[in-house]
Amino acid sequence: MDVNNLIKTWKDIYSSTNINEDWRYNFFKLIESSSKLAEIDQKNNCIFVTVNATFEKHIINDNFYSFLADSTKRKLGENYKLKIITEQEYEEIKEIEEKQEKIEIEIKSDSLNKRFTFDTFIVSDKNVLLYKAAMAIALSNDSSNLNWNPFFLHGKSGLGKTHILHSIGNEIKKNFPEKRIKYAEAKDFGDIVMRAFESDDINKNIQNIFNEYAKYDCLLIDDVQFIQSRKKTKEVFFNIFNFFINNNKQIVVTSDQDPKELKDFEERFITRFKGGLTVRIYPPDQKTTEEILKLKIRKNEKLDINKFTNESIKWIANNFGENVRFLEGALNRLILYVINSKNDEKINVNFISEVFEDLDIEEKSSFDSIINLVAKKYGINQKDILSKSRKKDIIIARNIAIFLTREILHYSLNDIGRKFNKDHSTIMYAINKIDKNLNENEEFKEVIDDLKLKL
Ligand SMILES: Nc1ncnc2c1ncn2[C@@H]1O[C@H](COP(=O)(O)OP(=O)(O)OP(=O)(O)O)[C@@H](O)[C@H]1O
Repeated sequence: MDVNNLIKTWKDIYSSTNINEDWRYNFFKLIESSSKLAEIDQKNNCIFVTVNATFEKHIINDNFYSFLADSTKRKLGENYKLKIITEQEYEEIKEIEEKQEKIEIEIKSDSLNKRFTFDTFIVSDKNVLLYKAAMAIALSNDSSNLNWNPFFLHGKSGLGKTHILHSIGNEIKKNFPEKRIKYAEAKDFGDIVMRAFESDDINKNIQNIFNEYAKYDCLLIDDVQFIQSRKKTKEVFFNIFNFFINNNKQIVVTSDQDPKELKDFEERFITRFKGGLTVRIYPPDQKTTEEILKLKIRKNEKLDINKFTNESIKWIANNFGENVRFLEGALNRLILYVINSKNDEKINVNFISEVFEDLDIEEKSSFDSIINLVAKKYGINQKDILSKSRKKDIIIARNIAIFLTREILHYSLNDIGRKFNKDHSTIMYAINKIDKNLNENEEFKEVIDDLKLKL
């Protein structure tokens, strides 16, 4: 419900109370100056009215609560409850709800990214074995058949380890829908363990984590190097890892280094990591990079592969090919220029070199332009979007900015987290929230479409 409707509903409620004539003047004065309807919670049949100060809350609750509660029931239905609290209390309630929702999202979701599949991975000659092994693991119904457990994949950043990990998960899901798969970034796993150790009942919560993971048939752990210096996390991980191996459940692990170079993992980890199949992922060669680039161009509705000259493809592959993430970043920047170019303009080397004339400035401006646009739209400060403020309108604007950063710039969840100074699950929560709103609210969808057009 938008702000105007909330204002109107609250006015309808307090105007139709059966309040005594002697009190009416003071009642209206107080209610109109201090209270506002913050939310109609249809799921829990409850409305939240907030006031700024605690004394206002007491005066209203002590003197007028029953009148307002009766009027609320008349207006919204017999089962509706009224809660009059301070704005700060309301924010605290929402924060707790948000945390609970985040845990539920994390537990329920397999976290697989459908975008990453084997058929969108271009295989260079040097990565053929890796690709075949990953595919064989995904197609095998029983991990003991292959004995490649764990499958340990290592290589430099941005070369496709995460892509392969999700591809394995998506392929298993396609062929064996009954299997339960879990993708987790090691760092996030570490955060969950840390929260359990900070809780009141450590043993119970650690056991819960173990039980939750033990339910899965296949576990995909990304960037394991991030937990090598986290003692408690490693202990919990060790138990889960052993459980998977001992029960012939497939586990796949990625890292930016070969197991033997992971110095902060004790020997017992290294021997276990190397107990299955260890494969390195290599950077794409020039030909593969060009193929990856062409695939990404074809998949992007704003780009037309026919407008690209061979030389421009080579130019981009040459300059950004050492890391596929750089290549994707380059394409994102290119899109900004292409949508502003003439329809029939060829994307040749001249065009391209102009686009990449001043790399750093351009990268900054595209993220900044999202923050700037959203701040303007919601009439708030750009600084607020990147702040820790829990004010409702700022949270909405921040969630939209996070969503647009993902949609427009295609940043990974971790990269967005770094930009907004938030953890991975908060970013996932924000994106889910906006996605849900987009599906449920046509008006909201128009607002987002309009913002996208302006970017
Ligand atoms: N061979 C490839 N074919 C198609 N896309 C690729 C290929 N290699 C990488 N990519 C794409 O590059 C991007 C970065 O890849 P990915 O996130 O899998 O890298 P990574 O090795 O896991 O990096 P990091 O260690 O930083 O997590 C992804 O969007 C992925 O789809």
